Amino acid sequence: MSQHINILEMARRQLADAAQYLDLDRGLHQVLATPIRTLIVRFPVVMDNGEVQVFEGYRVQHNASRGPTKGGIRYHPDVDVEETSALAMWMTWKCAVANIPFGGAKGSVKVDTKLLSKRELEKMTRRYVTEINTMLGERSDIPAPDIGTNAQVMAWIMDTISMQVGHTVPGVVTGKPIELGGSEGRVEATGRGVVVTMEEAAKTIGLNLNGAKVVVQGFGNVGATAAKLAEEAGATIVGISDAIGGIYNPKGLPVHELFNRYQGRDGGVREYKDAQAVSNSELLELPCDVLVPAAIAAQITGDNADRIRAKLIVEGANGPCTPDADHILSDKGTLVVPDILANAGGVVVSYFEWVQDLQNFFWEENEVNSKLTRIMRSSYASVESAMKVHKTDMRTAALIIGVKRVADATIKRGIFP
Ligand SMILES: NC(=O)C1=CN([C@@H]2O[C@H](COP(=O)(O)OP(=O)(O)OC[C@H]3O[C@@H](n4cnc5c(N)ncnc54)[C@H](O)[C@@H]3O)[C@@H](O)[C@H]2O)C=CC1
Ligand SMILES: O=C(O)CCC(=O)C(=O)O
Repeated sequence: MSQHINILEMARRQLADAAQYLDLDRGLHQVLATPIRTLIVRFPVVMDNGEVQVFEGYRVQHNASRGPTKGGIRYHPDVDVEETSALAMWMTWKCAVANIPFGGAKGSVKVDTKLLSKRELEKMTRRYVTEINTMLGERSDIPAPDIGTNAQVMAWIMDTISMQVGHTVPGVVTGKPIELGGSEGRVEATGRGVVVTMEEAAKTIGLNLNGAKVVVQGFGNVGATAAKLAEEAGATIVGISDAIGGIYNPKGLPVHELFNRYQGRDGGVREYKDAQAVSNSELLELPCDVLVPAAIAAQITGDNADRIRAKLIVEGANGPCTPDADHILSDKGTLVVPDILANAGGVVVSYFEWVQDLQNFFWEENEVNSKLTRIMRSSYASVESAMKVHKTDMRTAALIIGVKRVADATIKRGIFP
């Protein structure tokens, strides 16, 4: 579905919606709609069979008015520079909504990691990072994991940059292994934040999460953690999917068993047989109370939004609902907790990791989780109250807060008169 939808156009439409409420100056709107730096790199890697393969990658810094730019690195065969620019723009608003002192960036490489050996993945990562290194730095631009990357990839990134600088620079990347200056709680942070906002949103719509039926699309870092923590919060997970397809059992799925036995296997969660097999599009339309899209963008569109049965959608993924879908969902009273709020837990704990690295002083997991929960709850409360003041949907309310903070910083710095 995402191939037919221009993700950057989607991000710009969202900005335009918020700009109307802020009465944003046209010139400033243009500044905020445009990335400050875009680098496209093409680089060779000698594969295990001796052949050379040329990869294409990107790093986009959208806005640095509020601090160093921050945002993940994605490895996915369908990424392009436009989607990476949209993801960078969403990072800017996300950091501003959570009120952490970062701007937004994103990086990506067009690659299907399933086709690479571990050695090829490491060589590709080190070469990509060397090519984009002019943009990176612990005070300038700090990557983190996203689709297709993980703590091991972050470790290679830190090592590559450290070798080039001549000493260890842990603060140049977050989501690292704990042994290398990673933070307790970062692996689970995005999914944990998704569930904290799910709990808050359940209160908003008067839904008892205890016994509520939840469907999760995507069973990677974000989706699997969200499913496990939602189950711990009392919900029943009735549907789960990954890139291969989904499974459904109205009586509930054994999330921990699926995670321990089927996550990352060639056949994915479909290998679990005590459930009905469903496609990813059927999964979105299953009967449930809460839907957590936690995979890729543009999954809920003008074509299927009217068939979504959940009362509450909590966006673990970036950009899973298109603007057309937003209008349909809002009209039928479905509450959508937007990505720039719902999945901000990852970058919030990345901020904690960066602070710990700069101080060389590390916190216990309880401290990380309680600070994360506090920020997620207060961000949710601010967005909910903006929603009431401006009489908008929750995405526009979150954007009003995020865009205003970035616009104010841009004006105060004198970047824009
Ligand atoms: N990792 C993080 O800290 C953060 C991630 N996100 C967003 O969350 C989403 C998921 O990211 P991660 O869990 O980190 O990635 P991941 O690579 O760990 O997992 C992605 C999951 O989505 C599945 N998937 C891929 N294509 C799919 C498709 N077409 N249909 C259904 N499932 C599909 C994969 O099989 C896998 O289960 C992305 O949109 C990402 O940008 C947002 C904030 C932070
Ligand atoms: O943890 C981070 O710095 C960024 C995570 C990310 O890429 C995202 O929130 O989309």
